[in-house]
Amino acid sequence: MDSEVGPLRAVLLHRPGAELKRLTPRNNDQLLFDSIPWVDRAQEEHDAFAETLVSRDVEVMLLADALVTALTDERAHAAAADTAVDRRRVGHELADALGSHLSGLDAAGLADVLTAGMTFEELPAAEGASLVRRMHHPHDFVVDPLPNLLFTRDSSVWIGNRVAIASLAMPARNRETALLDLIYAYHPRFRAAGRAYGAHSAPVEGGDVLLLAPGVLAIGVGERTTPAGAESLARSVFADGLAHTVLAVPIVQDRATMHLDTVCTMVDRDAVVMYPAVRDTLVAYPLRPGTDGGVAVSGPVPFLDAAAEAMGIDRLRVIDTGLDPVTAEREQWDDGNNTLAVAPGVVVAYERNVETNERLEAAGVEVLRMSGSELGSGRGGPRCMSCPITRAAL
Ligand SMILES: NC(=[NH2+])NCCC[C@H](N)C(=O)O
Repeated sequence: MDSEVGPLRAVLLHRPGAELKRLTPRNNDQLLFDSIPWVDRAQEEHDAFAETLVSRDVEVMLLADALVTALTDERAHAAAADTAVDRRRVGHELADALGSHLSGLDAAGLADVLTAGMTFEELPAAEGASLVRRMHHPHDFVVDPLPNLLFTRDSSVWIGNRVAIASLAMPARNRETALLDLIYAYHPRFRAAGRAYGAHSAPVEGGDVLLLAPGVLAIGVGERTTPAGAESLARSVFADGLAHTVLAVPIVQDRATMHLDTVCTMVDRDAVVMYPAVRDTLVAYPLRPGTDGGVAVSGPVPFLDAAAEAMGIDRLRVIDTGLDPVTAEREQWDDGNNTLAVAPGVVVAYERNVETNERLEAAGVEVLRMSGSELGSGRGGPRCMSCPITRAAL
């Protein structure tokens, strides 16, 4: 995998399920959803997304299936049960009982608990009657649900032939990486895959990582990825010879711009769709391999210039989100910039971003529209909802 736009061959998606049914008006903010999605419709939208990809010869791998396969390995099963027991939350009395309950589940049952979570009420009564259990509300979570698993882009990233496990910044998403870690370690398909990063390193989320061209990465630094995260991922890809330039790109620390891919994604070899409000102000700190495995930093310089130079092209074409500033702001919020390229000049985009999609088409980009009225309530578009595993070389 050395670009954002090479013909997509295989992708990891997560079909939303029971974990979305855990969202309530009381917990949705903390769980990073803006409203309460209608789950059946979200599934229909997601199925249509997957079908669009399949119709373009993309192999779709579903995270829940991959997790069950990984959990059939005893070591993965034991490790997974362990990651789900938070002693600080459930106390020592209940921790052992919960651990033994989870150990007794089959792979599919355990995968359900790991993704959809578990309430005190759902933990069989036979499993101990501790103070913690008696004082908690029956609907409180013993194991938290992971509704943001939907956004497979963020939890792991393929760079070259290696996979980087993200280090997620928000507590609501922290445990996602433990599941990805197990999938990559125990699923037979991935056993040989080398690692480029780990969940215990400084925060880096996949939505911030753009593979601008072979050997060139952009990493957004803002609400999620920290400066230390960008620097250590750069170190790691330099050490593995996966890149010669990494552009660290500061973005506003705000929910609307939580990741770099909320303001900019690649739609062709030399073109991006970009939020006009940041177009002229976005800068980059170019990073290059330094002496003794270090990272040399220069800049800041205008992002578009730095990107074109590193990519070895004259100019990066920019297609604006929306027409006027208000439409642009609305369509940016609704993930108009968050497109997924299935080939150079062919992208999947939310249908609701009418003006941005028209602009893309006017610029010669083929737009495969999908509905996302429910999926979008988690604030993520086609790019966020996909983790490309293989792309053909450009
Ligand atoms: N790559 C992205 N833009 N991902 C969007 C993630 C949305 C998710 N609700 C979160 O806040 O983490």
